[in-house]
Amino acid sequence: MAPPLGNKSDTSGHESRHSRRAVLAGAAAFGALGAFGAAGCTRVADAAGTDGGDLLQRLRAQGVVRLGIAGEIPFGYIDKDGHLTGEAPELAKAIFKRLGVDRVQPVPTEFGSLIPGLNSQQFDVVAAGMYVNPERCAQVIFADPDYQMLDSFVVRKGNPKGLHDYKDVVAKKAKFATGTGYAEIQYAVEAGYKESDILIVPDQVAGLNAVEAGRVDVFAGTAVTTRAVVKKSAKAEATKPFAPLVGGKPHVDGGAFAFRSAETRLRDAFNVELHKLKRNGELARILRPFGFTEAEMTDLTAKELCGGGKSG
Ligand SMILES: CC1=N[C@H](C(=O)O)[C@@H](O)CN1
Repeated sequence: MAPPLGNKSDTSGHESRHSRRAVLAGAAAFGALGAFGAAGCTRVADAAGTDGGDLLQRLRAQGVVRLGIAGEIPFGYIDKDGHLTGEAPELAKAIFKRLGVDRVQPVPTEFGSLIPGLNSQQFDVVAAGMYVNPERCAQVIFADPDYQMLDSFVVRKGNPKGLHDYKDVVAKKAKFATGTGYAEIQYAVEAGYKESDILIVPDQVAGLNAVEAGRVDVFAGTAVTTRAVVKKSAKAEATKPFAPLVGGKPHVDGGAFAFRSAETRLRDAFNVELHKLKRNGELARILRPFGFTEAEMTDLTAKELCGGGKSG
């Protein structure tokens, strides 16, 4: 898989030690990046930040849907030739075409800025493989998951500290990093890691850099993200995938497209097409080139993963 533009991420000045601050900072930082995506927009929504329920009609008329992506291989990224690709954009292309919207336009931002960017109209949908969880379901609505996933760590070659899950990270007092806005922040905190001690980096490449340079012992991400990012590293490896504990129980995540809370009609129309692609095997065919296997195909629903939150 080709590397994305910006693959040589320089972490200097972008790392932060506090996750929630980093998420808020991400929202503020979004402005500059968001301007890129908003450039092609012909109309913004009303003051309430909704589209009165006819967003799909508007997208059909425009012929283009703006996708929020986070430069994360293999989920959603710009390849070395400048083309948008990844499991979520490729799936978006297939589904939106079936919905009568022929083109997709990427709006790159940091992962932690995806929900703020969606809710401030910088793009129409989050196409970044975002995990569905109750905290996020209180802010956006999700389609049903298009894949399921375990976590894994980027560690130095040979895994010198013997880090295989979040419990090990706490027990061995390892220096821990993950990405801005990542679900992995909460998994480490649930295992007993102090939130203010987490090194928050902009993305997986910055995480790899931090491990290689010895600033941290471990960077946590999805199993496919860590596997992809270590491919070009002589100094780091990815650990065996594992299920993080949520509420004390091993948890399998499901990743999905996110929509603004008012856009239930668009989300529902998207779900109808998604389920057709699941049934006819097309979904597996679209995701396979990005490293997704039968083991990542899923029947999980947004409703069950939203738990106590709104599922839309
Ligand atoms: C695709 C993805 N999922 C996780 C999340 O949703 O928080 C993070 O690991 C960031 N990337």
